[in-house]
Amino acid sequence: MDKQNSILKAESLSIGYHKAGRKKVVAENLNFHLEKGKLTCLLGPNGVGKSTLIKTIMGQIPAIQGNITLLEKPLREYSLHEISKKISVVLTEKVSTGSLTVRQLVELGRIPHTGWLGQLRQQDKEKVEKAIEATNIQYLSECHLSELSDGQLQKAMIARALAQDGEILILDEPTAHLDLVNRLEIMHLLKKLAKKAHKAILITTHDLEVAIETADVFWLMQCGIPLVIGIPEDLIIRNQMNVLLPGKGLAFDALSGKIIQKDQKNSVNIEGPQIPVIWIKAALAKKGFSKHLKDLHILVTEEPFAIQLIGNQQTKIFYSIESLIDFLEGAN
Ligand SMILES: Nc1ncnc2c1ncn2[C@@H]1O[C@H](COP(=O)(O)OP(=O)(O)OP(=O)(O)O)[C@@H](O)[C@H]1O
Repeated sequence: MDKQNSILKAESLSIGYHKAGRKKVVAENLNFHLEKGKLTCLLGPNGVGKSTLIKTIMGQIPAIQGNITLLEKPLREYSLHEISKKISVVLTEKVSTGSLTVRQLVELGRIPHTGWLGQLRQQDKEKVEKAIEATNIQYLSECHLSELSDGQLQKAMIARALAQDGEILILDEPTAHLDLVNRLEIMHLLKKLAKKAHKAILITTHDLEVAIETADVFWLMQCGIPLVIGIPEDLIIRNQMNVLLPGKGLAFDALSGKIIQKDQKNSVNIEGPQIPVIWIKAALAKKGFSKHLKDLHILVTEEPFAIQLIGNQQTKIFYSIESLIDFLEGAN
């Protein structure tokens, strides 16, 4: 942790709701720092409390216990208006103002600085232009929001948050509803903004694979345990990604970076070049063969590509994974 870049800090934080005079604690004893220049991904199962944590950081709901400090000052001493100058937020709800142009949406980001009826000053206009530029949506600036694809709209929402010019950007599931290319593009954009604009960016996501590829820091949230915090690669080699998957018959496979069924952990003996070995294992696991092939040995060669299935009595050769699978299905 780089203390110089730490902008928001929580100690022994309990979060939750007050209802009819009673406390509902969603998560407790949370300790974390949010750092400028880094893309931090908060991951955890549905209902574990990610949105509740975000609402608490935004000052929308009070902490049940413990402290949050923003720029060394307790969060509770800030007004919501002051917080909105420091923390910009993009939530998952779709904007209902489809008649606005992209530029008008981005200009709304300046409201904490100008007020609802406030005229944009030159410096506000410059921030709006910079935000549009940083998100590469100049070509969309005069389009109406109703004309945008989900990926373009998400970029416009990020531009609005950037124009708000807070030091912290929080996005709730920014890649939900997007295809793989757009998910990667949005995450790489956020990573670039964290670094170039020196923002502390915190996102919630269920998109583990894309998050592994792009995040600087993971916060893994699971019921009843402290937040697990670290760079994704450290958490993977320490086997800590599995805190996301307790007792569901699922496990994180460090070799492929994917979640697999525990009983599909490959015991099949496959030798050969790394890439075909990984994908033959994946195909066998998907078909549920892994357990039944303990007595077999598979040897893979390249150029020409061939899979040799070496049994006790005989060896068979296949020239595609599909033909190997077809044979095994027929033999079962
Ligand atoms: N306004 C509220 N009042 C009382 N309880 C709430 C309120 N909002 C959410 N909860 C409860 O708090 C718990 C955590 O919900 P939260 O929405 O923070 O989870 P989450 O991790 O964001 O889930 P998801 O991944 O599905 O978005 C849940 O049990 C939920 O029912």
